[in-house]
Amino acid sequence: MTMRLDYLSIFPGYFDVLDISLLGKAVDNGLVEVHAHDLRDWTHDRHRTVDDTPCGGGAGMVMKPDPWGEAFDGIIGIEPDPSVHVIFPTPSGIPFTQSAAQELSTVERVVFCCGRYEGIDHRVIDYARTMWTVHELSLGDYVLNGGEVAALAITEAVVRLIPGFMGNPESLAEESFSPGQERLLEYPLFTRPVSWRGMDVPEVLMSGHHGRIAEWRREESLLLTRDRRPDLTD
Ligand SMILES: N#Cc1c(-c2ccc3ccn(Cc4ccc(CN5CCCCC5)cc4)c3c2)n[nH]c1N
Repeated sequence: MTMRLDYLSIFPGYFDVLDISLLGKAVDNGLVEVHAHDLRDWTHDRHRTVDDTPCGGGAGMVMKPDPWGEAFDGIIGIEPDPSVHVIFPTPSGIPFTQSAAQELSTVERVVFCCGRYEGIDHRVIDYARTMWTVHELSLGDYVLNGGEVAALAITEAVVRLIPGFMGNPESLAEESFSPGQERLLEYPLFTRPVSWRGMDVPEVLMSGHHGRIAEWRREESLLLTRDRRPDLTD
């Protein structure tokens, strides 16, 4: 299966980065195909206007619905198709989680709608919901200037789960937040040299005793999780 990823944005250049690293390899291997689109290509005025003042007043500008609607018609089509998943990154979205990434990794087509300014006219989202499967997602409780960075983060979390993408799929199963895994933070990692600037790799990791190593790693994960993410231990 090839996953098709479309990105709608006034800064399509953000997505040039998808041509490099592992994601570039996934494109070369035909696992994913990436299409970035400039929303301004669906404007008709000299200034290629995509925003206007908010109805009801308030700070900043709101993205006009017209360019989005015409872009949807051109990129996705005018017939409803629930198999198309349209993602609106937004500060008011549902927190994006590993389980959401897992679900999205099985989808054949994802369209990211990257807003800017104060956001997108809500009718765009309402329209999309009549046509496709819509996800309003947030990366976390901090404020970005637009949806592009969130789209990139969601893309990486999803694509790495596509079967055949990662060299050793076993490593995926071990990761914290993976399905079936206890919700624990990962233990500290070490590699050679054994001694570095007066600091040594913990002896147990050099013992070759797999049972003790597993026990040490679990204990370290429990301590770290209790300290940094007590919410995961509920
Ligand atoms: N994913 C994700 C995000 C985003 C994100 C995603 C998409 C867009 C599109 C535009 N912006 C900028 C922006 C910033 C602040 C506000 C807040 N409101 C402003 C108006 C009055 C009420 C409050 C809105 C829009 C975006 C931010 N931020 N943080 C995440 N985890």
